[in-house]
Amino acid sequence: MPSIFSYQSAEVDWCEGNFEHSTVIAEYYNTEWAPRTSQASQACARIELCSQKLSLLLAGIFSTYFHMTLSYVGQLLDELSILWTLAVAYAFWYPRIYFPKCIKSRKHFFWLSGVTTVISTLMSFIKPAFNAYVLNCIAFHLLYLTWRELKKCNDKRVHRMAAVMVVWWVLAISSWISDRWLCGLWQAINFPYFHSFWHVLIAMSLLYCCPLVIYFDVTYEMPSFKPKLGYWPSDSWPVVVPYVALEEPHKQC
Ligand SMILES: CCCCCCCC/C=C\CCCCCCCC(=O)N[C@@H](CO)[C@H](O)/C=C/CCCCCCCCCCCCC
Ligand SMILES: [Ca+2]
Ligand SMILES: [Zn+2]
Repeated sequence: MPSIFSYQSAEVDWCEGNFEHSTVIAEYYNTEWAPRTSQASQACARIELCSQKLSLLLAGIFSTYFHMTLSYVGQLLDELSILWTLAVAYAFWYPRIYFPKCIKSRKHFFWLSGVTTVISTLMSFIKPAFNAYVLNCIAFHLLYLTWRELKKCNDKRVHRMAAVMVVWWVLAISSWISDRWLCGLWQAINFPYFHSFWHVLIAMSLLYCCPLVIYFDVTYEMPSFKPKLGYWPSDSWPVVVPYVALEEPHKQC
């Protein structure tokens, strides 16, 4: 019986051919691009930002290990690190106004997120190949929340950043699905690399998602600050890094 650590013991195998470019790396291009996800993270100035940065870093490392080995353990680590990254984001930044009625404080919501994530972690061993679909569905909830927030917001910069985030995400999820479902077609034309595109495109989407999450959080939790979305080095450059800046309104006296 093969060990859960052995090469190709995972339940899924992505479209890219295995061991075509190296004898130790199963999927060369997917392994190459997997760590890019971690680069979407932000400055580590507060405990919540540090934990998010750490969990994204782990997601990048485990994803690299998964594509390198295609092992069962690699697959589970990859999926569980995404689950816990999402859990950290929800626990810290889920707006209070959307809390279920029975939850009275952020501390209670923390517990709810923790218990739900522990149960989901245990359930994820049942059918690991199914987990990735469930994780992708969480993005639909993030889209719904974004839409609810945009309805209340008149700032054109926020609408623009959300639109760009959604475009990157649509491209990302299309690449992920086409690698999963249309592999025969991509192999026939000798271009089985759509999963590696997913890694880059989801990182781009997260790059726009992070400032937006902080923007909405500051609006709710630090009302004395006025958050402003911007692009480095300048709005008009073709290649930019989105950011959020906090301005404290001048006190009257
Ligand atoms: C201030 C910062 C707030 C940030 C909040 C964002 C929280 C992001 C949480 C997790 C993102 C991790 C996604 C990285 C995935 C990398 C690993 C990977 O690609 N694994 C694949 C196999 O290699 C696996 O098949 C993928 C499974 C599905 C993952 C689904 C992730 C959903 C992430 C949602 C991103 C939101 C972007 C905006 C959507 C509107
Ligand atoms: Ca493969
Ligand atoms: Zn991957």
